[in-house]
This record gives sequence, C-alpha cells and structure tokens, in this order.
Amino acid sequence: MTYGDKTAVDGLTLSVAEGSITAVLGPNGAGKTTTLETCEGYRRPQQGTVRVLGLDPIADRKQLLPRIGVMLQGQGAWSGVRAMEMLKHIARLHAHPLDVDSLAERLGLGECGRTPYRRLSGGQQQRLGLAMALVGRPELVFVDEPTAGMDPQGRRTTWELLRELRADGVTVVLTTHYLEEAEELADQVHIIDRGRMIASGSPLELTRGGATATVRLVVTKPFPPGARESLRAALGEDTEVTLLDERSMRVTGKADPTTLAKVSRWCEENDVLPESLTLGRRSLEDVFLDLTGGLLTEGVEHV
Ligand SMILES: Nc1ncnc2c1ncn2[C@@H]1O[C@H](COP(=O)(O)OP(=O)(O)OP(=O)(O)O)[C@@H](O)[C@H]1O
Repeated sequence: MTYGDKTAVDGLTLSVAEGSITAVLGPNGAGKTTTLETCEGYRRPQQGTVRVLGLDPIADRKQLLPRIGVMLQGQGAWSGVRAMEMLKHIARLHAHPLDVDSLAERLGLGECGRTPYRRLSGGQQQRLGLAMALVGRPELVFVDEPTAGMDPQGRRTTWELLRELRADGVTVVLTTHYLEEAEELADQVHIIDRGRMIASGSPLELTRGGATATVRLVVTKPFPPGARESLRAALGEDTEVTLLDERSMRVTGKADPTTLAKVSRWCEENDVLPESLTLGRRSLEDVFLDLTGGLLTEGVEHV
C-alpha cells in the first residue's frame, strides 16, 4: 500500500488463527492502521490479497460486515450524539445485538450515557468505541489501539473483556503501542516496522532465547548524573547498560552472580538504594529494541 510515493505497507504477509488474540505491534507510522483498514475493507489493496473469514473485504462487503466489529482510531461517532444514543443506534443496525445496558455498564459508560460525544473524555470515547465494535456480537473484531488514553482501570477492564471474547471463540486483532498489552493479551504477536514484518511469534517464542539475559535495576530516587557510564565501567566490556527512565536501568549481558554482585556494589559505592534488582528473561520491549534499534514511541508507557 502506498500513499503517493510513500510506501506504507510493503509485502506484508500474516494470518490470524480463529479464536485467538493477535497483536500487531510497531512504532508510529509502521503501517498498522493501513493494514487493518485494508482488512476492514476501507482500503482496496493496491497489490496482494486479503481474505477475512474467507471473504474479500471489498467484493463481499455485504456478507462480511455483519460478522465483524471494528473499533477505529477516530471512533466514528457524531460530535453531538449522546453516548448511549450512539450505542443504541449501532445496536439497532445488527440482527442479534448484545444487551446495550449491560455492555455499557461493563465498560463503565453508565455514568456518561447522556453526555454528548464531544464532551466525553478520551478514555470514555475509547470505551464507547469498543462497545460499538462489540455490540453486534462479531465473530472477528479489529481494534485499533483499544486502550490508548485509558486509565489503568479502563485498560484492565478492556483486557478482561477481550480475553472473555476469546474464550467465547471470538477472534481479536488489535494494534497497540503498549508492549505490555501485547505481552499480556496476545497469543500471536506480529512486529512491523516501515511496512514490513520484522518478527512474528507468541510472546514466549519472541522473548525466549537471545544470547543474553537482562538485569533490571530500579532505584528509590533518580540516578546521579553519569550513572549509566559509571555502572557500565564497573561491569566491564561485555555489558550493555540502558537508562530506561530516571529511576530504572537495564543491564544486558552475562546474568551470573558476579554481575549481580557488581551491580549491588556499584549501588553501595554510589549511595543508590535499589528498590528492586531483578534478573529476567528478555521482555518484548528488549526484543523490539533489538529488532528496530529504536523506541516504540516517544515515552513507552507501562501499566
Ligand atoms: N491518508 C494518508 N495519506 C498519506 N500518507 C498516509 C496516510 N495514512 C497513512 N499514511 C502514511 O503511511 C505510513 C503508515 O501509516 P499508518 O497510519 O498505517 O501507521 P501506524 O503504524 O498505524 O501508525 P500509528 O501508530 O502512528 O497510528 C505513515 O508513514 C503515514 O504517514
């Protein structure tokens, strides 16, 4: 898929198993939304083939639409419509909708049901968007960044709901910037960058292996200036030290008792009190950084 001379999606091949949660992960502009919109039938593929539930999203649109749910990044509600009016309207377009009141209650929309769309908070708009995608009991839902802008409570509720959908046999395809979201939820993760697939697998497959292990050091107050360089010097050549934020660092290298002892000695010498020192498998974030050599977004968020 190209926009003018800009290539947005470049020979991407992926398939999604029925009844699973698949996360499409990538930095801004990677081509996630374009990929989803092509599957949803909003964009005609310029090359290649898309089949959704065995149907062509454009030629078979009429058959496909009642069977899929779509949560857009821009949500697609009128600015003046009240939240519950919008949800009821969408419900009436479906043959066997879910009970609107209990869905709204579940998604915490009860209190803002009479609020016009434009006055809903970003997180409430997200929740309404998700409700609109689910109310028709779809077999397959596409959710574009379902929890962007949601508070931690909203994010947990959404995760629970998506897991319940999977348990009911619904297939979920989501895009996300949140590595933790992909790690928590997805059976299958596809990491894309500049329109190309750079890695695919279950979170476990993607994080397993790798020649190195990681140690995470979280401290009680911000690190002193030059801390990264000084820790690196204390650990020696084969170790990579990354400052994750002002109070946490990741040490990648040989994970043995000597490394841990050196880290804790460095803390003592630098008057830094560790809050936690954990030895772990690589996180999806580590995999992502290795593959793309860059951050997923400015300010990767953790829940
Ligand atoms: N309508 C458009 N016209 C021109 N270029 C576009 C259009 N939509 C997307 N692009 C470009 O195509 C590329 C892929 O965009 P896309 O929105 O698919 O990425 P994304 O991975 O969903 O990004 P984000 O995480 O920021 O939502 C980007 O470089 C973007 O600037």
